[in-house]
Amino acid sequence: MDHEIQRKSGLACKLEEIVASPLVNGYRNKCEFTIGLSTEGKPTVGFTLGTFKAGVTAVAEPVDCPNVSSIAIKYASIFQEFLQNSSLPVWCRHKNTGFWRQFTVREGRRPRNVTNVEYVHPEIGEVMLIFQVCSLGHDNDVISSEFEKMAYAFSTEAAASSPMLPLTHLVIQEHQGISNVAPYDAPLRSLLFPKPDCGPVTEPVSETEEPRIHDYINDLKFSISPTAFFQVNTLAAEKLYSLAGDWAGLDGDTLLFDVCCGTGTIGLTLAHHVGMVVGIEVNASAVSDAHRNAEINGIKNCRFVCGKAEDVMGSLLKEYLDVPQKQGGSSNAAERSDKEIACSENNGLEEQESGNQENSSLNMGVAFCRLFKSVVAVVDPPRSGLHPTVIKALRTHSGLRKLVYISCNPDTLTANAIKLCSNCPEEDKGKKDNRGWRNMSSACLAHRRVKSMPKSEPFWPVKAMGFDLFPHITL
Ligand SMILES: C[S@@+](CC[C@H](N)C(=O)[O-])C[C@H]1O[C@@H](n2cnc3c(N)ncnc32)[C@H](O)[C@@H]1O
Repeated sequence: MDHEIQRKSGLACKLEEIVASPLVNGYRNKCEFTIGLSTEGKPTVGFTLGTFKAGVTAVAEPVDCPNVSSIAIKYASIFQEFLQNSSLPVWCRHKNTGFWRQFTVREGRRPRNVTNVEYVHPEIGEVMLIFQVCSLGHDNDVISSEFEKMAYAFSTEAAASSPMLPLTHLVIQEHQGISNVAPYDAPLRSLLFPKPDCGPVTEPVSETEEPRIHDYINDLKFSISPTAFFQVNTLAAEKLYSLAGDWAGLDGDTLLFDVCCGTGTIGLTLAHHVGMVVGIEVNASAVSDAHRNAEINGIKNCRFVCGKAEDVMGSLLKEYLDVPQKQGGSSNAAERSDKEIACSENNGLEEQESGNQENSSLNMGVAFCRLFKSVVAVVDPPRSGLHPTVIKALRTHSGLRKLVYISCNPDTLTANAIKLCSNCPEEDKGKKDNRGWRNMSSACLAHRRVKSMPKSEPFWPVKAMGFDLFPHITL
């Protein structure tokens, strides 16, 4: 009944107030700058002035970008000055040639209440600079000499800046593809550089030291490797994760699936509220960060699986939920109330464990199924949304009663929510005309595709909320 009323008012569920970002300016802990030529043909580090599709490749400096941190702006400017005298060319998107492609600044905060006033932003303790380059066709000796000069330039400029700029790692990412989006496993290597805060420039950072920075969420320490995803607005993310936990209705009898878990942030911040967390993530570096993060925070009830959610979700649900039934036991979860979906808008099985551990975690699956009275999934997919196979697995497994969907893309959220919540197979009967699908919105397509969903109880949308994780940005 309520559902009908909500439909008539145009909303599928209650829409709660938008949560503001604690920081509105300079909140980004990660900025990816494009490297290219300005409209005057000058090597520039900044943002493209339009889309490549529209034929625009000119890059402008990050002026009047209130979301970008002042540390990132300073480093972009240091790098731009270096590039203007570099003997290696900047990347040309028309010809797909050049050397310097992209520049990423990642910042990590100090623990709460620990600041160092000598630094430009006392709360920022670590900075990693990542240089995406394409070395194809360039002389190795020239490259080595440029890297050496560049490391020296960054180190001296960081030390000379007043107050000083933190500098923790310089990382080179080799990428030869056409777009600047490099695969997760694109080769990385650290550059030696003299540490700016060690006085005279003599002490290089060790080449064997793994490049990673650290940040804090709810007083947990997170170790982040160069390509791992970490929410760019740390303070807003902290609020988001707490809310996700509240909405998920967790307790010690809950088994929590953290789908698309990145470095384990959501599962680890909620681990003390649940019996066990199972995180799933495709980026192997992020999964090893998640293991490390569990360890450094002394959290023992988490398992992280490296794989595409579409490849592993179904088998993990079976592993944890089906075993007792096969053995004649009954799942309390199946006797629970209607399935629920709560939406927050923000914007083969490979286990990274030894064989023995894998066996023991399989056994744990058996043991835990009997203990867990509820099974909840928090999904936080990339902009493309959840793969249809994941939706099918979530929807068709009757043991999973509650879902919290965190999305950074309203279009794919809508399409996924339709598939998760719709009773469409009957409604769509008789509509055989598939012409014009190219012009359909993702929501219309989702309506059509629900037809292919095996018969299953749909989720029920309960409430939604907007989170301002990206102030100053319009979609
Ligand atoms: C929006 S991020 C969320 C990460 C994490 N929940 C957080 O808040 O830090 C999406 C994550 O999904 C991962 N991912 C992308 N495609 C995936 C897939 N097919 N299966 C599993 N993880 C995937 C990405 O590597 C990224 O870490």
